[in-house]
Amino acid sequence: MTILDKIIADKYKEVALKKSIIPISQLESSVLFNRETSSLAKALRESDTGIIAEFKRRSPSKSVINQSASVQDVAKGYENAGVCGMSVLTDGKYFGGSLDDILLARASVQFPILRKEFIVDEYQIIEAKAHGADVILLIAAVLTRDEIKTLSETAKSLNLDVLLEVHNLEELQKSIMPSLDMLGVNNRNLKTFEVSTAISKELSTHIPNDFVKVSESGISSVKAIKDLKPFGYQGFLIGENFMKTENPGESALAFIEELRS
Ligand SMILES: O=P(O)(O)OC[C@@H](O)[C@@H](O)c1c[nH]c2ccccc12
Repeated sequence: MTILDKIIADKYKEVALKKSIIPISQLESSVLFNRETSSLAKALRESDTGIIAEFKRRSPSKSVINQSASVQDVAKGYENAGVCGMSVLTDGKYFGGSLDDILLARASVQFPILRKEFIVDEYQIIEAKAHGADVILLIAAVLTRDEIKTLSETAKSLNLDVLLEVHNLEELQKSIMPSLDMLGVNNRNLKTFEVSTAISKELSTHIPNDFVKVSESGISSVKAIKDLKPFGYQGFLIGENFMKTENPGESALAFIEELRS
């Protein structure tokens, strides 16, 4: 059993439990559920940098990254740095996050917020919207084509953007459909934790141009971004490189200044 299998098995249990405690009707009646969302895909297309900065306290591959940073401070720091949007990990058991982190980020900033979660059920998409998210992540490695279709269509009907994540050609080919906005190539193999941006380069030519291309994980230098841009990437998801520092917002600002220079 890989770590990903364990996370997914736990996720099905967690969702079943949550469904029995908070009904969908309650989520749908929250104030944030009816707010107007903003598009990350659009922000990336219009940006000269394409940085999506992540809030991540810990991960199964790195254990503790940053236990002391406050999500509001980091969100404001990222906003001040000029990022296109923010990814917020909401898995508790493996990443130390929660839906409250999205609520707090939402109260602090205006830019698009991505709910970074292992989504296996449309309930989690409704939760995402009810807590102020604008974008959801779907991971091809853990979903069938039919599931990707149903979940992405649910998200689109709620005006949420969809980022579909792949790690190989097979996952990419099974996933292409019009209800996706962005295609993300995860440079980290979620089964082995190996990281290489070579996979983003390899898969880029197989991604149709109607999707915004995003390269995710293991990006720790401006050079890595400059190398990926010629392959058509317009979005770059960066977590640890900012979160491992004492002031993630300032680190993002310095990074973006270097990228623009
Ligand atoms: O911290 P990094 O290496 O910059 O990676 C960020 C992000 O891409 C990574 O956290 C991530 C990408 N896909 C995921 C799926 C689930 C959990 C986490 C992830």
